[in-house]
Amino acid sequence: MESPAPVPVVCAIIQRDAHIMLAQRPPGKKLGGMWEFPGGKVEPGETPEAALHRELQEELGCTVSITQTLAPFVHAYDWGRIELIPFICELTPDSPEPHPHEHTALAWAERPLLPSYNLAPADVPLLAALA
Ligand SMILES: Nc1nc2c([nH]c(=O)n2[C@H]2C[C@H](O)[C@@H](COP(=O)(O)OP(=O)(O)OP(=O)(O)O)O2)c(=O)[nH]1
Repeated sequence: MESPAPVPVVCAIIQRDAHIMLAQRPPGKKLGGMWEFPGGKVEPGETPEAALHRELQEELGCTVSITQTLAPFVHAYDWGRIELIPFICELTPDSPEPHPHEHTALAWAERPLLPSYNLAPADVPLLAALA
């Protein structure tokens, strides 16, 4: 039988100075306690860009501009496959400071320290592109 299409998930790699924002997933959810790039599932009929801005408003209360779109790729978890669609972003000059509405914590990680965070497995291949 054909496997279902991967679930599209957008994520924002928000850069500020030499730092990149990571967000910690709450305990008790899938990948609980692991760090990810903020974002989430694209809703039916929504563009990835619109999903990104919506999720960042909901999760962090911030606004960003997209500086680069990275190539989407598929990652298989044991519960299903996601298509991760990563965007490199920066906060807009008038953006409120991001606050974690849904995550346990936010961190501005120095690039060389990114591998030391317990990242969601789908995010690990992005480290090479960010090095
Ligand atoms: N937002 C985001 N999700 C990621 C990343 N890496 C990664 O594997 N994921 C996974 C976690 C979730 O299973 C899914 C995104 O779902 P979501 O953020 O919209 O909602 P959720 O946590 O309630 O998801 P779920 O428990 O229903 O799977 O993609 C990432 O960097 N950012």
